[in-house]
Amino acid sequence: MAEPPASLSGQDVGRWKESCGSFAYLTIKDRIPQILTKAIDTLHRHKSEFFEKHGEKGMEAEKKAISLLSKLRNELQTDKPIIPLVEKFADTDIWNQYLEHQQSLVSESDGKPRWFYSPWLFVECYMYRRIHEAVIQSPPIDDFDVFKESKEQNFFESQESIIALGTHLQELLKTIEDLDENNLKNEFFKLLQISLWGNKCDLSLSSGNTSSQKTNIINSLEQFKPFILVNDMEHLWSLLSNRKKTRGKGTVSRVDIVLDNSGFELVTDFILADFLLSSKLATEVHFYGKTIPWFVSDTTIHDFNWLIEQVKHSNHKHLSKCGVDWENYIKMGRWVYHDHIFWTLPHEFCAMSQVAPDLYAELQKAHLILFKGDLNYRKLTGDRKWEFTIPFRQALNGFHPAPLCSIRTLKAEIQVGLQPGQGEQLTASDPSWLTTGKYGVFQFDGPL
Ligand SMILES: O=P(O)(O)OC[C@H]1O[C@](O)(CO)[C@@H](O)[C@@H]1O
Ligand SMILES: [Mn+2]
Repeated sequence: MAEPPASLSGQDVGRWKESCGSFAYLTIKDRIPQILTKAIDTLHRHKSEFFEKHGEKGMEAEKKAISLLSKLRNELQTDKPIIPLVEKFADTDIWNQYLEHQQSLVSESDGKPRWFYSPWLFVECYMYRRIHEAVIQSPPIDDFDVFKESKEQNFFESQESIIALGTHLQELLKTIEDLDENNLKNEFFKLLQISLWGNKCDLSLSSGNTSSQKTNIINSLEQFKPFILVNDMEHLWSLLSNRKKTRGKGTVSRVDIVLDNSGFELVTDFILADFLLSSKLATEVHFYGKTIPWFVSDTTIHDFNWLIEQVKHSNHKHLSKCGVDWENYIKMGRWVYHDHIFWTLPHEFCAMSQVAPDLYAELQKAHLILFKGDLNYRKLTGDRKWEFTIPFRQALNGFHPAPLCSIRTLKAEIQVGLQPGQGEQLTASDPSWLTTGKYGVFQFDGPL
């Protein structure tokens, strides 16, 4: 097979306007420094809390973390070489090996890997890993999540929509046993679309500023339909409904969800996961989250548990019923949470079978894997400059643990599997279609 194309990078010019910097460039130049500044500010604001908890040591730790983050911001803004990680952690060696690999790709005259010249996926992941390094180097505040507040705020600000979703689910569950095939399929499609548009609410695109869901999303689904550029929902239905019909008693149907953002998006994923069990389209759902705070709003085990607790203690009866059910699913092992350091490494997913064979083997147990969000799409496709019409399977570059589907709103200058001319038409009618989160895809890759 021909070599895959080059990686997106901060040195690229815009895909649609050659005089402009690419989205990758603008992210490194503007968005990432803003996220760092916000993280510094958050540490500042928690100063007295650190003091109350840890006394003088807490104050010193806050100063240390802030100085490490300021140094990081300076390295980035002056395009300094990317330096190895120093603090020993579970993934430090793999990171440093990856860095050496990047170094080997840089030609002699260019010197070392640098922020604006190396692959965007690598430097952006590296930035979040360095934020984590700054925090773990600063005990006793080494378990502080600088993004926790924003994630919680997103949840609280989306309350009305969350209540609407909880109510919708509970009403649906009352009659779910009596629904005919067609109605069940319609409901499945609705909840898939809710989970898709839930992905608009990430906090990395908005530089850590609030990005919540204020309106009832269920009423907007028809209006959003034209913005689904690749719609493979039928494939998901066929796969799961055929399996439901043909599987024997006591046989498992397992759907794995590689999670993205906490807050509103996570609620939409839970609603979908609940429906999968209640409709018997699946018998188990496995979730994958991040081991460290990541791309501002990504879900950690703490966020996962926190959100279920919040929902359970809601004053709204339908919502609290959701929380009780979700906790029970976990207790019964029908919902299973996994984490793995691979998800917070910079590698594209086609490297998973080599870098994390245990994770690859785990995913192979699924009958369907749903990959939520934009960053997962970038890693599925290697964050490379593919032509818009290249088949999704080709861009996956051999990654195929099980049938899979990307559920993603577009927030990076990469999209594959379009019809001839579709990308060009979009560029003409809506030049920023690739990066605003207004468009979405359900992109499926079936059995080999
Ligand atoms: O939460 P998501 O959907 O993965 O989106 C995170 C996105 O943030 C950005 O990095 C912008 O910083 C996107 O390009 C990126 O993929
Ligand atoms: Mn995210």
